[in-house]
Amino acid sequence: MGTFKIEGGHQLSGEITPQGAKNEALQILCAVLLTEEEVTVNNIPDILDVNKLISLLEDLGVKIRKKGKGSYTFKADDVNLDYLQSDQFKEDGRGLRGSIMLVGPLLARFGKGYIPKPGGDKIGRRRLDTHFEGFIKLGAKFRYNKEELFYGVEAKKLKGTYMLLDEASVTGTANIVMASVLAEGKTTIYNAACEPYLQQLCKMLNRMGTNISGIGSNLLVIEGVDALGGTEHTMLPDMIEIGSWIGLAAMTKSELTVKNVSWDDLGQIPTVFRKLGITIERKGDDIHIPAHKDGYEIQNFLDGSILTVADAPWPGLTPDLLSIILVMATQAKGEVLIHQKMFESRLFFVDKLIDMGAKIILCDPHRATVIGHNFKSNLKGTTMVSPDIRAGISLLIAALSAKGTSTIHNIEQIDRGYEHIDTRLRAIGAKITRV
Ligand SMILES: CC(=O)N[C@H]1[C@@H](OP(=O)(O)OP(=O)(O)OC[C@H]2O[C@@H](n3ccc(=O)[nH]c3=O)[C@H](O)[C@@H]2O)O[C@H](CO)[C@@H](O)[C@@H]1O
Ligand SMILES: C=C(OP(=O)(O)O)C(=O)O
Repeated sequence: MGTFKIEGGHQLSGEITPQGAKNEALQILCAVLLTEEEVTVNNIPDILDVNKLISLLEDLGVKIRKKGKGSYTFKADDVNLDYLQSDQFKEDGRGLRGSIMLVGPLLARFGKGYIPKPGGDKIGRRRLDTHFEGFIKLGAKFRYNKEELFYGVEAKKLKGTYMLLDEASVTGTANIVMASVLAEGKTTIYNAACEPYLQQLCKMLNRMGTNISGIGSNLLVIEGVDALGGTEHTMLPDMIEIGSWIGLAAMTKSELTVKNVSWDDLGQIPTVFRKLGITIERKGDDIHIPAHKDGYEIQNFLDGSILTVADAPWPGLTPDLLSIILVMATQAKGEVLIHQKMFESRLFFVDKLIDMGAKIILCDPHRATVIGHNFKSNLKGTTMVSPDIRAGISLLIAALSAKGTSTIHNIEQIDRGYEHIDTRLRAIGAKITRV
């Protein structure tokens, strides 16, 4: 179990270039299985989850060549399907959440897809019904081995159809889209998720030869084709990482510039931070956050009631930023209710923030009220364990702003989605070491 030691209370300054998007990368890398031709992918983040998926693809027989930093070619012209039944796959496949999206492309191209119950954050129930109900609608037979927690779908040929998803699942939609591109005829998916990750995936699939319309909406229409060709794809910057840098700048009263953020793909994110009182300046495609020397003040709703920040499927606010917004609110002037609607165990980390001196009431597993200190009282350094990726980065931000030294254990949770975070933080003046 890795550990960070952090000396808090230092102002940071400088420029940060965001990594490529983790959740997009997990979709795109699975999509390389849809063609026997070469696919080039750029701006791949060097993070644990993505590296695990690359190694799974390698074990599946995909030929992988590194071209440069974050740039790889993939050629899935000789896929080893026997690997899917191996004990090694049952072990490695559960190592990350994104591996679930291997199933759709494998089912579409080879008529069978298997996966052990995937890992990812322990942030509440993470059901897979949407994925498998979609595959079944396309004509696949489903089986589940309860002892081994091993899922399987098989079909000679998938057939396009209409489906109304039970929820707008991000990885579920990606999986079903990837299955339907090689299905016979037209597939219509209503209540589809439409995060930029999915928009990017659909654009890539169109470049590979399919015809998907409705990209960016919750109604996707996919015209299946017999075979897909190669392409080149470049990942968007990671919007969750961008939000994390904004939170860090505010909490440490630092002036930071986040480079090349792809503003038009950030949706509500800048608006929500502004409601929390953060000054966010657009400079070309960069975000500039000035040092908040006099703090930041949370706005109320128009009728004077307390602001609520809640997650929702895109174009609502992504749930992955709520922990970061929550930690930032602990030093704001004013109050906010954080409502994490999607996951039921993602707010328990507030106990640690309360230990550090933050004023938070955990109302129930989904809601926490934060009463900001307005920098009149510092958080105090402590020892903590990172429970999940976003709680981990939030505790790290708290530690960097706190008085004294903090220790964070289980930092693999942070490394899962943040590229060389300690090195990049040191480059802007943070006192952090990996021990
Ligand atoms: C690898 C990856 O891409 N992971 C992301 C993906 O996970 P993932 O695709 O696993 O998450 P889903 O979109 O399937 O669902 C997330 C949770 O929200 C609930 N739900 C979902 C849709 C809905 O309309 N109502 C609802 O309540 C689900 O029951 C589930 O508990 O999307 C999540 C939701 O943005 C993000 O937190 C994860 O970072
Ligand atoms: C929950 C997350 O990731 P995963 O779905 O991979 O667990 C996240 O990125 O915040």
